[in-house]
Amino acid sequence: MKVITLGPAGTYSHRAARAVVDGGEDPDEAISFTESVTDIVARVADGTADRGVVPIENSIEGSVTESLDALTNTDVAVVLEIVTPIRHALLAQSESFSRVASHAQALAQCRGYLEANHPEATQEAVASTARGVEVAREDPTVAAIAHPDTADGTLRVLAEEIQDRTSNATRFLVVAPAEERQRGGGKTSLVVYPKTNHPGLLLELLEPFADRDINLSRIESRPSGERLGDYVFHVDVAAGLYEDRTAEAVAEVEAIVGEGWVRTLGSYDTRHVLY
Ligand SMILES: O=C(O)C(=O)Cc1ccccc1
Repeated sequence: MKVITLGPAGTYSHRAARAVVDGGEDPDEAISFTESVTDIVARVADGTADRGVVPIENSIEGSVTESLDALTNTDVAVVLEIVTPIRHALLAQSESFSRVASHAQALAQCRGYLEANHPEATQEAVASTARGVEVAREDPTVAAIAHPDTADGTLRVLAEEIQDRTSNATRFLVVAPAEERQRGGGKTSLVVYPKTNHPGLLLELLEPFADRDINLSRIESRPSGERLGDYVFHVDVAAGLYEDRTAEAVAEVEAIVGEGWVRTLGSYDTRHVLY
């Protein structure tokens, strides 16, 4: 199984991706990297990889919007959700650094810590936490925020558990080719583009689920890119497509959107991974 995720090696996504590799396989052989989540989804869609692992949502910072948009624009399936706690460390060659480089989400998750402890340091968003580690390894004026295991002979852990809340969890989605879309699983994800707007539209789109006692676990709107105020909705429900009620609710939503579209990403289960 070829798995692609956010690199370079050592990212939180990489740690989540290890949970996807088959027991008999060497994770180092199976996992490859790219530095954009859009590219991860594209590589699964074009068959370069069998699975892609992308961060989708964090309990402190919210959505990884680039991942949501990639799922809107590319025809893939979601086959598993991985939920994992995130513990950030500050790593540098020494205490004397003037810049902190990390993934934008990691910088945001540690905003309070950085303001309180390193107010003079400038912040630089890079492609991933592990990219920040590579920058810090080359440049003594740079510190990185990343998993503490990315420390080595060059980089020291200066502080641990620096996220602003102790419960910092991230959801990752495992994407697969569209043909592998599943009906089994406890959750289902849809992307809905109504392409129209009138009073009560959102209510109408959600009623098919409420009417069947299906719990909505998440709704997120993203700009459609067509015009200001026009949205795509990412809807997650706590029910599988194998259940008649879910299939019926989705069919009803499809009928409501008329001119728009519904992308059914599929049903899947959740795996909690500690690392
Ligand atoms: O940059 C990484 O390590 C990622 O996998 C993205 C990310 C960043 C911060 C928290 C969770 C995931």
